[in-house]
Amino acid sequence: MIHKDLPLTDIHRHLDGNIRAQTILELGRQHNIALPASTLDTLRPHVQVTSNEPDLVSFLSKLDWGVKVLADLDACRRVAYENIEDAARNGLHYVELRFSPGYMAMTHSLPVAGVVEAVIAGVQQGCRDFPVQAKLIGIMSRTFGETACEQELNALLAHRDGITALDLAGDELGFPGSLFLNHFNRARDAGWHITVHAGEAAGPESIWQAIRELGAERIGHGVKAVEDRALMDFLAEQRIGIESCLTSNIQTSTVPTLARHPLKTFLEHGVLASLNTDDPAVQGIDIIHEYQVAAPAAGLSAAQIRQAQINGLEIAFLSAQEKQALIDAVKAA
Ligand SMILES: O=c1[nH]cnc2c1ncn2[C@@H]1O[C@H](CO)[C@@H](O)[C@H]1O
Ligand SMILES: [Zn+2]
Repeated sequence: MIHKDLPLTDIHRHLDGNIRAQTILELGRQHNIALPASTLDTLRPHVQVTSNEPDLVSFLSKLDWGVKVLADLDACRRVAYENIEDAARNGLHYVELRFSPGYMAMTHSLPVAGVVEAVIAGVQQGCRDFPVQAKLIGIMSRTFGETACEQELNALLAHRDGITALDLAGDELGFPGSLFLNHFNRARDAGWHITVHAGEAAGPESIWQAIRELGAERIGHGVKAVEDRALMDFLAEQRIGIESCLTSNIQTSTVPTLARHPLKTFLEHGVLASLNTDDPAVQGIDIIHEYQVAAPAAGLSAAQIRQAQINGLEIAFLSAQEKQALIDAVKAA
């Protein structure tokens, strides 16, 4: 259940993994892009997970049609705007949207910095039109290698004031964090926060690496931390946040069943773990489902779900004043 007296946040949500199937259809028509199907029902299996995928990389291919229809910067602005509309419709008070500008730019060779600018503009317009606050996290898609990530980073840095944090996502096994030391040094020099997808496909050493070498203050997924007692202690003591995405971890076969998901163990251990979606349109879920269906199925008690909701705001990339303002606004509503 969602506690209505507390702000509801989603701090791990890929904007480019959350493009409406209807929008894919419309953009495909508008730009004469041949899609694998021409109706919403027949398109759905191509753009949405219908049964669990064997591994992370197979899951990630489900995001591809969403970015293939981004034929111009206006399309990028549109999907960013719709993400804010959807977040508000889901009752979120605050959302951190992350996106990979190089991945969005790739199919139609869009200018990468132009994509960053368009996404910022779409989100800003959305926040004027709908009652939700948002911040943006730039992603480097590790799947395309160090040089492509450097170009993504350059494009993000060209609009550094519109970006709050840097993340690394994609194929964790094929492209370990050790390839990206320079990238993260530059991000920290820019004054950005750091969060890294780690311990999803790879083991606990990937989480240690993200914290010690990349400067991660939060970890995306971090599922494999549960295998390393010293790491669990370290996460709790250092207040390093975990962005859990329950359904995503089942669909990527990272965890076999919700009942065996480590989120409950994280919370019992005092780790600041939170509930989030990941790629809601691709997964066919929303934040309400994660609180009302997935979290109880993962064995969380009502008190633990409440704690996860509190943690989401606690570890958000917001100042103490901004967090308090959100708490006050929810209380006053
Ligand atoms: O669950 C995930 N784990 C790792 N990478 C992901 C996940 N979901 C999406 N992306 C990656 O994020 C970028 C788009 O924002 C793409 O690189 C996509 O593959
Ligand atoms: Zn993710």
